[in-house]
Amino acid sequence: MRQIRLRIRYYLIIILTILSLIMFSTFYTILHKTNEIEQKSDIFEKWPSEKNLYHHQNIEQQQHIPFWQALDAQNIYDVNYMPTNHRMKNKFPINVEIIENLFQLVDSYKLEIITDKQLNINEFDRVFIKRTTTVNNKKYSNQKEDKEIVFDVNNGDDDTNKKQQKDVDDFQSGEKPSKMIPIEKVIDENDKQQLRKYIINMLWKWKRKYREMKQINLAELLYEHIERDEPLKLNTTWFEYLKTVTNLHLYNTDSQVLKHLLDQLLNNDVIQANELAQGTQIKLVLQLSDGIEGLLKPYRVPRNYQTLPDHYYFSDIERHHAEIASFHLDRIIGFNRVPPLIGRILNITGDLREHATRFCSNIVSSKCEKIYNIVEYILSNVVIFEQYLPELAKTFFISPANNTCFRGHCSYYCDTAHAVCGRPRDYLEGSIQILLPRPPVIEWQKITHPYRRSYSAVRKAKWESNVNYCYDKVFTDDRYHNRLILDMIDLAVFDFLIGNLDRHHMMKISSFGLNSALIHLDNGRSFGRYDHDELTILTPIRQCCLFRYSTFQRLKTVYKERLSLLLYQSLKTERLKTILINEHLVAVDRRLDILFHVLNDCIKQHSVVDVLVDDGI
Ligand SMILES: Nc1ncnc2c1ncn2[C@@H]1O[C@H](COP(=O)(O)OP(=O)(O)OP(=O)(O)O)[C@@H](O)[C@H]1O
Ligand SMILES: [Mn+2]
Repeated sequence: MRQIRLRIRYYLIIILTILSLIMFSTFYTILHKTNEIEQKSDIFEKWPSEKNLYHHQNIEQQQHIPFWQALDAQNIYDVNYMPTNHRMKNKFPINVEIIENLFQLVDSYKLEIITDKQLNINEFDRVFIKRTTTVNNKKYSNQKEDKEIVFDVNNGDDDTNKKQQKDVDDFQSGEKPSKMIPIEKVIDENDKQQLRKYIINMLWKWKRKYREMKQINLAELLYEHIERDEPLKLNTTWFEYLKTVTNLHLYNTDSQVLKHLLDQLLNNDVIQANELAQGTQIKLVLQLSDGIEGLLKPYRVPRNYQTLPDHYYFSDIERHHAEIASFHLDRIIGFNRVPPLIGRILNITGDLREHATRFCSNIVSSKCEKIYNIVEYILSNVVIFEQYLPELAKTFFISPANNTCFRGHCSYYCDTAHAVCGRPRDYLEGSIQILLPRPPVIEWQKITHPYRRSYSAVRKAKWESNVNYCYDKVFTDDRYHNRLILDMIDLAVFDFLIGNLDRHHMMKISSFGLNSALIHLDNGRSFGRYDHDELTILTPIRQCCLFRYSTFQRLKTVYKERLSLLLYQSLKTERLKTILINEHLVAVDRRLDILFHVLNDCIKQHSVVDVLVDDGI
């Protein structure tokens, strides 16, 4: 008897310990998740010089609909009546003449003059090397300032040191490691000029090196792997598409291959629906027939929903229509760096619920379900198990309005109050993007964006207060002495046009080697405001004043043909209606004008040849 009592006590102690561990981890998780809710700061302060350019500060605030109300909107195109603010349209001192003069000025510089330009390499190297020295990790690992150097290399004034170190590793995974000693002396105008010439010179060298390089495509890289594991896939549209995914772009505009791929994303049956464990908001990986894998971002808010004034970019809800519009814009501009995607109407029950992943078999075993529930509860409360793949099937329910809903598992908006629901019943819109091959078969590189926002409501990022940030942190870092610097500028162009503040990382396929274009993944938080142009997105352009020549030419072409019109016509080919409301289309034109103004300022400050770089891309 005593022994039994002792045993009970023993078990009780074990159970209590487990319970307190669970409670502790739950508490820790809650704290961890809420630390972004901090006081508002002046993070969105404008540059003083822009005050004249922007008069819309005093424009009446639009009526903003809370997103939870937007989630409940029955009409998927309209939250409610949202007044169009006609007053702001003509408020911008955009000067068509300035833009036309800029075009003429650039035209007057014959491309031959630029390409024939010979820079005295030795002279720049000498000046440059005096100021900055490339050191290897080992040599400096024992020095006191080592920590600081790591900090500088990463450019991340954000997040924790641990995360920064991880990002440094991410960056270095595909390229040789390098570190720069921070410049101690205050940089003056002459230094800046030298540094600029040095960078331009490096980009010319880069061009010479890569001019003749043959493009590599994913089909080549994956052929052996697929032939060995899934030979049937070699005869699919998917494999044909992989032949067109090269180190330079993700698709060929107007090609039959792209058309077939988009058709398949639009029409193929769903075989399995799974949650993607990465990312902060709900997204599903759909296995479609013919071996296609697509990433589904579901409808969340109506087309005229605007990011709430009190919501930071990191709490903004992702929008499927923003993903769709971004792809079309990418195609029109000719970057071809957004993985192809379409908008599609799905049946929540038939396409998703019936194909959702289950841990326990369909012959419902109550024991299995019970064990699963306990395991799921424990895992979902332990932070280190972020990669744990949850069971989607269990999160479906029928709402009081009789619509089918699912909530999934993620850190933002994955609860019953913010569930994804049919509008009405089983009708669900979503964007489906081709899922590109991922590790371990294909290696990706995740680079912390040097102009990443602070992701805190109280802290500012370094680039916001340091006008020389580009010279200090980008120009002096040899990892940017190649196409990456101009790719980053291209990305700023793209993000400014779509209004995306959430570009925390830059992604590229490192299996392609160094001459690999950035891939513009994750545009769900763009097109959040049409009554506001976020000038800080242009900071890399304003501070670095470098611009890819071919991008300039492309933008000039779309400007002449009117970008909003091209976008409108392109979006009309989508199955879903009214992807962008007019206000967004107007905003895109306005932003292109502003971009040309900023470029004009750069060229005025430097010169055409010191700003526009023809790196052969
Ligand atoms: N089309 C794609 N092909 C391959 N991988 C993809 C694709 N789309 C997304 N991914 C992978 O999934 C991750 C998460 O996707 P995404 O960035 O769209 O989600 P998110 O919730 O916005 O993430 P975050 O909160 O980190 O911004 C990406 O970082 C990338 O690794
Ligand atoms: Mn994101």
